[in-house]
Amino acid sequence: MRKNLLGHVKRVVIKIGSGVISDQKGLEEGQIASISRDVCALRARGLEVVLVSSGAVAAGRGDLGITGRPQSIPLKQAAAAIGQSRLMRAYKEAFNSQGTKVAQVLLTRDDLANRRRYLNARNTLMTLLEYDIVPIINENDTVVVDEIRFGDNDNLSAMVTNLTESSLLTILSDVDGLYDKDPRKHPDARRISEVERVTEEIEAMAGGAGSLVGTGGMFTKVRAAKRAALYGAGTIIVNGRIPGILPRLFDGEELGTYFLPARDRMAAKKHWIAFTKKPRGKLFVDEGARRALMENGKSLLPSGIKGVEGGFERGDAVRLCDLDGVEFAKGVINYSLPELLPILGKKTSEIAAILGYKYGDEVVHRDNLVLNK
Ligand SMILES: Nc1ncnc2c1ncn2[C@@H]1O[C@H](COP(=O)(O)OP(=O)(O)O)[C@@H](O)[C@H]1O
Ligand SMILES: N[C@@H](CCC(=O)OP(=O)(O)O)C(=O)O
Repeated sequence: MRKNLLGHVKRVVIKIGSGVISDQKGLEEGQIASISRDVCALRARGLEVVLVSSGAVAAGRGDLGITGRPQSIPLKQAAAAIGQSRLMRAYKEAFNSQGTKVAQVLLTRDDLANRRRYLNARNTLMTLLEYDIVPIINENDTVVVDEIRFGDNDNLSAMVTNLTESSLLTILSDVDGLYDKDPRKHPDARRISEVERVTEEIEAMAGGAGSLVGTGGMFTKVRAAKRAALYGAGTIIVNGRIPGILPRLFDGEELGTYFLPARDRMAAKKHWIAFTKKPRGKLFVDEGARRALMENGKSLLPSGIKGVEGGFERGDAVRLCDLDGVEFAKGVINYSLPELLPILGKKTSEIAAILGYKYGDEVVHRDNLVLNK
């Protein structure tokens, strides 16, 4: 069954958790060497591999005299600044010794939230793959502030799966997959081999980080799997501390937890609107407009908009809410706030007369609209 599922995969994103390549003392270079051997074995079978690796903070914090989690953002950023080059050097040595070249790509959420920069990042990654180089991606921890953070690399890896149009996300962690409860706390916990759909019940099983080096725990992995599924990619969570696990996985062994792709896949652009682009404001629409969007597949016209909140430019993402403030969709807006205010509630035939121009009848076009389900 697994063999069939993985047989069609041409490009895979592999996310490596801090707990897989580091311990209390810092980076474990032996682990990095072992994973790079596995990755080279997959490449030798013709797979294209994109890596998302954590571990910068764990690799650098020792120099600051820290053994647990850094207690402030500046300390975490300083640890990442020290550790990122150490992390990359370890990967470079491990891959180069097997004749494979690597490249470092550091991203913030802002880099992907802007469509032009998103496409730039995509071009860079595609070029690296074309030249047979393994991209190694991490969040650019040293410059991020809260508004531009991915927050955790599980989330980042789901976005990279969409960005690189990969059909599989493989998350390497320090645990054998998703269990029905945290196996560190409950010795009787049972591994779940396959998840058809991430329901609330599945989300409730997943707890927080299990070690002092991990960040999001199982919860952020399950959420990443949910996002990847909507884009049409499957996700596998396996134990990256077991040498040789990746080739075994691709041989079809039923290891870890496999999350199936959703049947009604979202196009890459809609996925980007739903999960990567950050909304800048809200539109409050009447019941007729809400129904036209939700039930009849229509675009949003100015006549149904009753109120706005926040400041936004043309091309920003906004949340669409009903008159009770309940959000039901997200979309990319064609008019900036100053342009929208005078045409609120007006007919489309009046737009050009009021503004002196128009970008189109739609305030949010159907093609740039994602409904919450
Ligand atoms: N239901 C669960 N199944 C498996 N692991 C879980 C579960 N709930 C919480 N965890 C914890 O999640 C940890 C993995 O996440 P994390 O520590 O963030 O590692 P990583 O560095 O790989 O991202 C496991 O070590 C485990 O203790
Ligand atoms: N960017 C951070 C990793 C953040 C993170 O999500 O860590 P993890 O939960 O181990 O995947 C670092 O390199 O230390």
